Formats: sequence, C-alpha cells, structure tokens
Amino acid sequence: MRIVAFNYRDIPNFPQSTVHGHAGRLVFGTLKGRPCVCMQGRFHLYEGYPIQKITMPMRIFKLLGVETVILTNAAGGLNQDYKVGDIMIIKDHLNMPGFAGNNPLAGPNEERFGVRFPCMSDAYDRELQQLALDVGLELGFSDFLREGVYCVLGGPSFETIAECRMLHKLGADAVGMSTVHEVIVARHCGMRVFALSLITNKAVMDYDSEEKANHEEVLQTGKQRAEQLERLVSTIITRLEHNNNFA
Ligand SMILES: O=P(O)(O)O[C@H]1O[C@H](CO)[C@@H](O)[C@H]1O
Ligand SMILES: Nc1nc2[nH]cnc2c(=O)[nH]1
Repeated sequence: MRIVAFNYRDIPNFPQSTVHGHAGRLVFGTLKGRPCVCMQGRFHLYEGYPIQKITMPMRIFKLLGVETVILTNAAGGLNQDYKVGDIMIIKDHLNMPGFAGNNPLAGPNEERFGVRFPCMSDAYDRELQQLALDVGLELGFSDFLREGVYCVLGGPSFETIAECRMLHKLGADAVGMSTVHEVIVARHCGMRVFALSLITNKAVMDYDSEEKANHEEVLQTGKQRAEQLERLVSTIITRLEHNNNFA
C-alpha cells in the first residue's frame, strides 16, 4: 500500500499537535482499496486552540471531497456496566462547552459549507451504527462492543467524583475532551459521521475508590486494543464499499 504523509508543521496554517501520543501527521492512502485521509493526532480546546481551529481539518476534508468521517477517541467510562477496553459506538452526545456558548459554528455562518442552524438529532449516522454492530458481531467483538452517549468537556483536568456522578445522571455513558466539535462541523457541511470511543479507564464515581484517572492508562489501553480497533474500522470501510452506501 502506498501512502503519502505530511507533517502538520509542513502544512500552512494547520494547527500543531501538542499532546503526547498524537503524532501530528496527515496520511493519505488507501484502506481496502478505498481512498482515505487519516489524521494522526487531533486538536483539543485544552491545547489553547480556538474551537474553529480545532475543527478546521473537517472543512479541509470536505473541500478534498471526503464524504464519510470516522472519528475515534479515548474516553472514561461513566456507565457502570462498562469495562476498560470496551468499544462504545457513539449514538449521541452532550456538548458541555456548547452549553456555555463555545460552539465551532458560532460567528458568521459560512453558507458555502452549510445552514445557520444545523440539525444535530441525526448527527451519528444510524446505518453506520448498525453496520458497526453487524461487523463487531462477525469479528467476535460483541462482548466488548457497546452503544452509548459521549459527553465532551474542555479538559485538560480529569473530572472530579461529583462531576462524574452528575454527567452519569445527565445520561452520559462516557466522557472525553474531543470529537463533538468535529462532529458538529462535519455534519454542518453534510458529511456522514460515525464515531466510537475506546473506554480507556473507568471514571471514578466513589469517594472510597483509590483509582485515579491518568493519561498513561489512556495510552496503554489504546495500545492494547489498537489491533481490534483497526480491524473494526477497516472492515466497516470495506462494507461501505460493498453496500454501495459510501455516501
Ligand atoms: O479524545 P482523545 O484525543 O482521543 O483523547 C482523550 O484522552 C486524552 C486524555 O487522556 C484527551 O485528549 C482526551 O480527549
Ligand atoms: N475527560 C476525560 N477524558 C478522558 N479521556 C480518556 N479518559 C478520560 C476521562 O476519564 N475523562
């Protein structure tokens, strides 16, 4: 397979990755015969970037002709049934920075990308969610494949126990610091979205617990599940081709 990779620092006006574990490269190639562009490292509010800069790659992808976006993230599990290593298909989100007015679409609307008031009740493509469940079943991943609601916070501090309890009561199954902003911009310009979270750690919900969230555990769980995640995503992409529903 031939790939062409660009370091973010060599792309004019592109933000730079500052997070340990995010390589900072844009990789073009084919996955099972399908042309793809892949971000090795994304951007976050906690890095100090304006939310429009974080989501700029989505608009670049739209202009490049991308039609389907697959987003992955590491997240803390709030749902008490979840285990570390579970893969959660995101069916919906809670946008906490958005509640506080920090939405990537704030400011003048770019009509060439989409409408002023985009709908978000269909943000996560239901056909792609079903496809992921089917593929997961075939691959024997059902024991660790879940569906749930992802909540984004600004970070970089992990949550307090009271915050975790509150987010769980509000309906969140997993919590993280990314993805939602990109989803909003991708949907605004009409790209199809599929997203999943790897549950890298259990959110601490109990004052008696000795556990502490930490980035090393996040990276370690990511490495442990990397191979299965890759198989899941690449098989989904193959099926998009077969179903002829590569929107
Ligand atoms: O959402 P991604 O970037 O996958 O990673 C998650 O894990 C990091 C914290 O360990 C934060 O960046 C958080 O957002
Ligand atoms: N906010 C948040 N982000 C994460 N990313 C990976 N784990 C977590 C977590 O527990 N909380």
